[in-house]
Amino acid sequence: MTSPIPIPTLYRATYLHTPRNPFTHPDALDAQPDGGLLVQDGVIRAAGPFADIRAAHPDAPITDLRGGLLLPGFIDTHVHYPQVRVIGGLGLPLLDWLDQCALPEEARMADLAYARGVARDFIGGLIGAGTTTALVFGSHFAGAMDAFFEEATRTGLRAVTGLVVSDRLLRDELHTTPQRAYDEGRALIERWHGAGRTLYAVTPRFSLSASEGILDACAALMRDFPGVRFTSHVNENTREIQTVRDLFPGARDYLDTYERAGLIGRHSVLAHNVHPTDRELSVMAAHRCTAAHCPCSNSALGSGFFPLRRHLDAGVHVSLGSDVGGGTGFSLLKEGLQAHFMQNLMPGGVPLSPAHLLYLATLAGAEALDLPHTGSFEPGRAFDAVHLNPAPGTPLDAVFRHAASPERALAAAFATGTPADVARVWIGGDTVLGD
Ligand SMILES: O=c1[nH]c(=O)c2nc[nH]c2[nH]1
Ligand SMILES: [Zn+2]
Repeated sequence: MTSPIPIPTLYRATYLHTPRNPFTHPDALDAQPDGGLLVQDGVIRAAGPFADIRAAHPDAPITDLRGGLLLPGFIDTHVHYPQVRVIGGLGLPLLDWLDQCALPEEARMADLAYARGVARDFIGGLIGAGTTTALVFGSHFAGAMDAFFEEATRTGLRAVTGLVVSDRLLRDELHTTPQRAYDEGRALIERWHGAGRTLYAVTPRFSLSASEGILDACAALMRDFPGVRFTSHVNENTREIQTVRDLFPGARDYLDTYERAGLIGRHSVLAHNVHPTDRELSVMAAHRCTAAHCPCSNSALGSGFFPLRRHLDAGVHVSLGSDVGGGTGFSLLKEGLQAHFMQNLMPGGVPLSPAHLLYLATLAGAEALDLPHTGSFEPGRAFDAVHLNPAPGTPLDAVFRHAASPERALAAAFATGTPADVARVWIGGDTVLGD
């Protein structure tokens, strides 16, 4: 028996997306004031002016989303699952914040019932902010990772994540051994990598808390399971960098601690990179690895100004991360605004247009994670989308109703949009928030 052909839906909306990279293509933004997206079986089959799509598909049922803005779902490339309940520990630099805020909470993830509750809070926060794909920094506990993957599967989130491993300088409960890191990582990969919408990311916390032995165990997983992703932190805070230098006297720099282990490549995403050397930037570019820029976290922890210009000049790919809980919330609209502010304020900063912000929050993440079926509304991609539809009477609603162009409305969405404006979210055509 053949299965019935799914009925397509035609979404009518003001939509914007960046099918190209605006840092290299001046006309990267595609804005449709009255657009149509034909979606069948979770995949975009046609996109363009509503009248054209309607003429070609006169019988498709219409879902009318006019009045707000329809954007590709946001892609958060750095966000910590165990930290959702400690957002807001303001006023401390990185290493003190880890000691006093993050790590005590991360130790609680040993309790599976607690971890399940955190997984629900965390994924609810992501989807509520319009995020449809995330590279998630996991927990140090394998049971908590199973709980996360189960919740991601239940909700339909696209998640790339893995067990966080460390064997020094955190606290005893969070330490493991190279052999256990390998064995637990392998079991999780076999259960979850490529299962539904989940992929695995090998995740040493940072070189400060990782011996060469544990980095080698990570590299063994990468070798044994091609296609898994790699993520960690790099060059976030000057005290952290000095400590890494002391711990790895033979390494050329921070990046080299990962590079020597064979962990840097196309599928590597390194968070922060606020204080890189020129050598590190050129190695990152040569390997086509990504820097995940986390502007709210960099501001809250006082880590510094992200040298976007130097990354672009060196040819390093850059995406965006909320870095909850060092960051201040899940909204990539807020991260885009903070990136804009910081580039405005720093000498030699890059002026960021609404197109740049949208790209950083969407397609840049798809490129970082090598997920070419996500990140824009081009036909052939999954219908992962967020409908921003502010409540009547709010300032954003007023701007939307009077905006001179979709691009101006987009700028206002970054300037003042919050999760309260997220009316509906789809992943692979499935509604995961709203109705
Ligand atoms: O912003 C950060 N958050 C963390 O949890 C962390 N761990 C190591 N380095 C880190 N940086
Ligand atoms: Zn982080």
